[in-house]
Amino acid sequence: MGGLSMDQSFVQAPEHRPKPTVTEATGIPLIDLSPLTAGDAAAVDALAAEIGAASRDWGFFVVTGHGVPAEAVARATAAQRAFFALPAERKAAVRRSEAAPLGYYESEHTKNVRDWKEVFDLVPREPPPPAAVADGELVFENKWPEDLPGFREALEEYARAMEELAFRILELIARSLNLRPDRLHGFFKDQTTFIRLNHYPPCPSPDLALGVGRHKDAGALTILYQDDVGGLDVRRRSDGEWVRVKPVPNSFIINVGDLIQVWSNDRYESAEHRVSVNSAKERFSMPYFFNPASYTMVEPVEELVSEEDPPRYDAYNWGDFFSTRKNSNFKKLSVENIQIAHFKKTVTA
Ligand SMILES: O=C(O)CCC(=O)C(=O)O
Ligand SMILES: [Fe+2]
Repeated sequence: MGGLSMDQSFVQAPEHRPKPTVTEATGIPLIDLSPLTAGDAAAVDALAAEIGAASRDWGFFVVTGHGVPAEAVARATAAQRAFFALPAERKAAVRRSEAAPLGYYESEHTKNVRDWKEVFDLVPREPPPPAAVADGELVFENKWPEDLPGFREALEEYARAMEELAFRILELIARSLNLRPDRLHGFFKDQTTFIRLNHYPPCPSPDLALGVGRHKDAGALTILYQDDVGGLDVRRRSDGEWVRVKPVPNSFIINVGDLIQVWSNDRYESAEHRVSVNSAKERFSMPYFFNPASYTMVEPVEELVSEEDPPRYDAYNWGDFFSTRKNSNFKKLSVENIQIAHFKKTVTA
């Protein structure tokens, strides 16, 4: 199934293997966004406060009443299933390469261990192609599979719905930090957002492998669709325990990424998460990674720093960070991959 066969490259170190039973998370905030449509100012303030608390305490929350049409989600997930059901050679025809990193891939590594999954990456907005490709320059052109009717249209429709939702959540996050509602919008003018289709085939050794190894999402926000199988685990901040995020119909999981952690000067924290697999059922998920322009210099926003609360990070370039991280996902390297902790200022007492 899915063409993966279990070997040593998938085996997690003993301390990172999932326990046979993972506790189902209770207390992950479930937030109804429908007050946004009604537009009542007090209700929107209350919503922002709720999102602020969730971003601070969990870095993860689930939204309902989000306004994304159920038909758009249904068309996108049907397209996803149709793609992964294609024969291996048709998927290989749109395989990603080091220079052209979009499309199909079945050998991603997280922290140097291979993930039990296959993926398809696409960008909602293709940057203009470079006039001449310099050595080492990446080409972000979508690779659409041939003869898969409706695939491209379904994903383009889904991408538009996700962008609308992403800006709404970004605005609520800005409000929750007492910033101007559109304070963070400018970073997304030439965004590097991408959508990933994930397929986790049944795994013969779910006790040894993971669908995605433990990690934090590097971008601003992740909006994740998951099917009803379950497998996403979050490390609970209160006690460090891994807990399973229960699938909720017609919802999306919102994941605060590293960029919001830095912009907020650690008021909010991106949560560590991973994907467990199982031997009986395949699982599908679809994250939308909302990422800023590659030229963005990432640092705590000036309204959130002061003499008493100085910036906790040195500025870093998003494009450089992201391509370094991507490179480490592409193959097994012998070094630790790049993390925002590397830009954390050392506090001198
Ligand atoms: O499949 C999932 O539920 C989450 C996947 C994920 O964390 C990722 O692709 O970054
Ligand atoms: Fe993730």
